[in-house]
Amino acid sequence: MSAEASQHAQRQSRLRISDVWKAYGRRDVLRGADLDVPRGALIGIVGENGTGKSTLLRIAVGQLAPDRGTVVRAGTVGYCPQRAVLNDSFTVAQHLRLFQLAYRLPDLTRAHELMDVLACADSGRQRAGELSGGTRQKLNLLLALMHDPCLLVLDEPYQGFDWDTHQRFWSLADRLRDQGRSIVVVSHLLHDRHHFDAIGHLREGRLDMEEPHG
Ligand SMILES: Nc1ncnc2c1ncn2[C@@H]1O[C@H](COP(=O)(O)OP(=O)(O)OP(=O)(O)O)[C@@H](O)[C@H]1O
Repeated sequence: MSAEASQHAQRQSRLRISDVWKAYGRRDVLRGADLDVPRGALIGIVGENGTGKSTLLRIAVGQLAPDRGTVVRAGTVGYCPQRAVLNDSFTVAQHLRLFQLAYRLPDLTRAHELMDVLACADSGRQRAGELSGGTRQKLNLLLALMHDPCLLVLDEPYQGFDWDTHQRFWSLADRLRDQGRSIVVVSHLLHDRHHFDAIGHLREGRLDMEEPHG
C-alpha cells in the first residue's frame, strides 16, 4: 500500500490495533494481534474460551495496557464489558442518572429509547441487585450505548437475552452500523455469523480475519 493509501485507510478507521502483545505472568495471551475496524463496519471476534478475546477488547478501549504494540481509536467509545459493573444498591434509574452525568448528556431521551428497544422500560425503579440476569445485561449494554458512541466495543453483549431481545439487539446493531458506527462484538454463537462484515478468529494470540460465510 502506498503512503497516501495507508493514510487514507487510517483516516477511515475507528479502531486500529497493530501488533499487540499481552502476557499475564508467563502466560502469553496476545502475540502480535492486528485488528482494523473501519467506519460503518460490524466485526465479530470469535475464539475458544480463554484465547484472549476479553483481553483484546480491554486493550482496545484503553482499560488495559498492552506489553507491546499500538492502539489507535477515533471518536467516542462505548464499552460493554463481559461482566456488568453495576452497583447492586442503585436502581436502574439511578444508574442512568449517574452515567448521564459522566457522559455529560443534556437528557435521557436516548437512554429511554434504548430501554424501549431492549424491552426493559419497566425496570427503572428496580435495584440492580434485584434484576434478572438478562435484565442486568440489558442495563450493562444500555449504559455502553446511551451516549451514542462512534465505536461500540461489546463483549458478549447478549448473554441471557431471550430470543426476542436477541433479535432486537441485532436490529439495533445493524441500524447503528448503517448509520456509520463501528462495532466490535465478541460472539460465541454460530447463528449470528451472518450479521458480521468480517470475523476475527483469535488463535494462538493472533487474529485471523475471515469472511462471515467462509
Ligand atoms: N487479570 C488476569 N490475570 C491473570 N490471567 C488472566 C487475567 N485475565 C485473564 N487472564 C487469563 O488470560 C487468558 C485469556 O483470558 P480472556 O478472558 O481474555 O479470554 P476470553 O477469550 O475472553 O475467554 P472466554 O471465552 O472464556 O470469555 C485466560 O487464560 C485467563 O485465565
